[in-house]
Amino acid sequence: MTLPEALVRLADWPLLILCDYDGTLAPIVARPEDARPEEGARAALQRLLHHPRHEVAVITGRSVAAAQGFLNTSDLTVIGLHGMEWPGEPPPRADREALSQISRQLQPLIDREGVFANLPGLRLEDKGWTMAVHYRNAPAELHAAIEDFLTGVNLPPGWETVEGKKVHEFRPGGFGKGRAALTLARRFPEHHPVFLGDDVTDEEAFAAVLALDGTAVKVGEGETLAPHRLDSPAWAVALLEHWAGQEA
Ligand SMILES: O=P(O)(O)OC[C@H]1O[C@H](O[C@H]2O[C@H](CO)[C@@H](O)[C@H](O)[C@H]2O)[C@H](O)[C@@H](O)[C@@H]1O
Repeated sequence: MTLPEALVRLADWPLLILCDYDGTLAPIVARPEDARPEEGARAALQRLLHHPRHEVAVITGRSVAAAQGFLNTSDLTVIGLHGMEWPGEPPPRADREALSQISRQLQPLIDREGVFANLPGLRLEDKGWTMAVHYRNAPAELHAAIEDFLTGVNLPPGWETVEGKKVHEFRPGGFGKGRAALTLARRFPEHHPVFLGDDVTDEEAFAAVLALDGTAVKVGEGETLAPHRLDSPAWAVALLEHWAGQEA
């Protein structure tokens, strides 16, 4: 592919560039701890950080510490846990009781009971405030049963679930990448907001920037609201490099 001309031309505007991490700045891999940034991603972000016209931030479902463990760019704004975790602000109080209530219901998966007997490859990621269940490495013929089971979990009051790429996440309501994108856009009203993302959880951020006449870019395959598409994280990095390379 080549970079779409409409995205290339945006380089002349002051941009607020908002990027998801997994699947956008890093290729999707089997194990979450192996999700290294795409080659050139860190350098492009660093150049954008010092760009005279553009602003850049990462909005991710990971915790800030987990994302920064890969990006290792301390002056980069990273919003973690789908908008729950902001730099310089204490995160909201973790509702451990709600998380325990969810964990208890996940026992048949963990204990491999019934249809889940001998279930390898399932993984619980307790992020302190939210809980993700990864099933990418479970047998493909069980994915539908796992999804059905997870959809049937009774949510504590005010909680919601979000589904991503072979992951089902439980989180308190009232957050989300769309709200996070809007909050950042309000801080930079003169900048044109752009969101780059690859997953279902990014769709609300696409909607948020489109409502502000901004630009939404889907990375990879799948249905989307986004009017623009790039094939892979390598192309997302190529676009960031292009924007970073423009002089003011
Ligand atoms: O909002 P993101 O930055 O895209 O984070 C979303 C979730 O990403 C991670 O899981 C996904 O990527 C893994 C590594 O490629 C992959 O193994 C997994 O199947 C994907 O769902 C991360 O582990 C989650 O905590 C994030 O919420």
